[in-house]
Amino acid sequence: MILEIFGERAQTREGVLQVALAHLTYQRSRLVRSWTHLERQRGGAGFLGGPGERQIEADRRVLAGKIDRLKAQLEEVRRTRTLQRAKRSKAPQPVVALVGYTNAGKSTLFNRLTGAEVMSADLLFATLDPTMRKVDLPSGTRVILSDTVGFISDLPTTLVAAFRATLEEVLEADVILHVRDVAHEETDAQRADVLSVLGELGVHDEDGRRVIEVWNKADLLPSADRDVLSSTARTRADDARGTLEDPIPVLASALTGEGLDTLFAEIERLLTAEHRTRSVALPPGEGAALSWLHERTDVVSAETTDDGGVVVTVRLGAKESGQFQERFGYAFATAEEAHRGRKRA
Ligand SMILES: Nc1nc2c(ncn2[C@@H]2O[C@H](COP(=O)(O)OP(=O)(O)OP(=O)(O)O)[C@@H](O)[C@H]2O)c(=O)[nH]1
Ligand SMILES: [Mg+2]
Repeated sequence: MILEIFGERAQTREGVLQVALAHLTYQRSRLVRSWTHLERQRGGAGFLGGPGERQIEADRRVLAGKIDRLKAQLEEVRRTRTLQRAKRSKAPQPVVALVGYTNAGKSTLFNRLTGAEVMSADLLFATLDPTMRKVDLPSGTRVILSDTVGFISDLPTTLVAAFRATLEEVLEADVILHVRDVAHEETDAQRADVLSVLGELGVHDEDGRRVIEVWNKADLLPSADRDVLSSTARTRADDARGTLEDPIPVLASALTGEGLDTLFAEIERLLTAEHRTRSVALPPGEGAALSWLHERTDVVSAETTDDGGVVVTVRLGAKESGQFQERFGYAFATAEEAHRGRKRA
């Protein structure tokens, strides 16, 4: 049933291929089961030769061939996408990714924040492929906002891989907006599911990404509940560390627009105040870039490389990182990547 929903709504080539692959893998698992069943009926006499078994064996080979071809196609699509992402990651803007349980209101919020018209509807998996747009925060900071596929509980194993592929954007986000339907009776269980899927995707707190929980659909809450949540959010926002486990809560409604000013302000605060340790490899003669870094960031180390360049490690916010990249054209990376880049250059 879930596969069928996916089949109907998949829009990109990758989405379509993934659905096809999941279907075939499922069929193959059923074949194996029916084969085992036949074996058992025949008292376990394991000789091949009955017409039924030969047929199953032939089916299995056809399926295996199809699966291999699909995998190769998927690999190709992914390679292209990785290339596209590599190009895009040169875009200097910080990335803000929306994640959350299916139907929580991610696309509605995305549309409201961007003025775009991504399909939002009261159905499961309205969104299947990530969508990205540039957005200027009221303060003028430009970010890239990414809408993503909704999570569900008990995701079939075959689909975990499909989800992972479509959610790779989340791994690169500077800020994650975890959108929750707080008017849903299972909102806490949904939150737990989302956190566990994020964990499976490799999104961990140590990476320095910052997390805001958007307590969405506030307009649906009875006013007493709403008052409680509103004051909880306000008190907690000041002390929250902004991690997955201890996110910054913002009570909002994507439908009425309530709370969105606060949301913008919190995003801005995280982008400016949160500092990550990043490195950049500069070739010889980039004195201006180097002094820019000294003036505006906290320089942790600067190591000269064999070719006379320098690998600078600094602590800085996503905003400064974007400004630097825009101005000088060099991208920040992990220290290891920066050193490797210098050697190859
Ligand atoms: N009352 C109310 N309804 C909302 C709010 N936000 C979203 N909705 C409704 O919730 C439904 C789901 O919204 P979507 O934005 O499609 O949800 P989504 O998280 O993108 O869902 P998937 O793409 O399936 O993961 C739609 O009917 C929206 O109109 C809100 O703040 N208040
Ligand atoms: Mg959506």
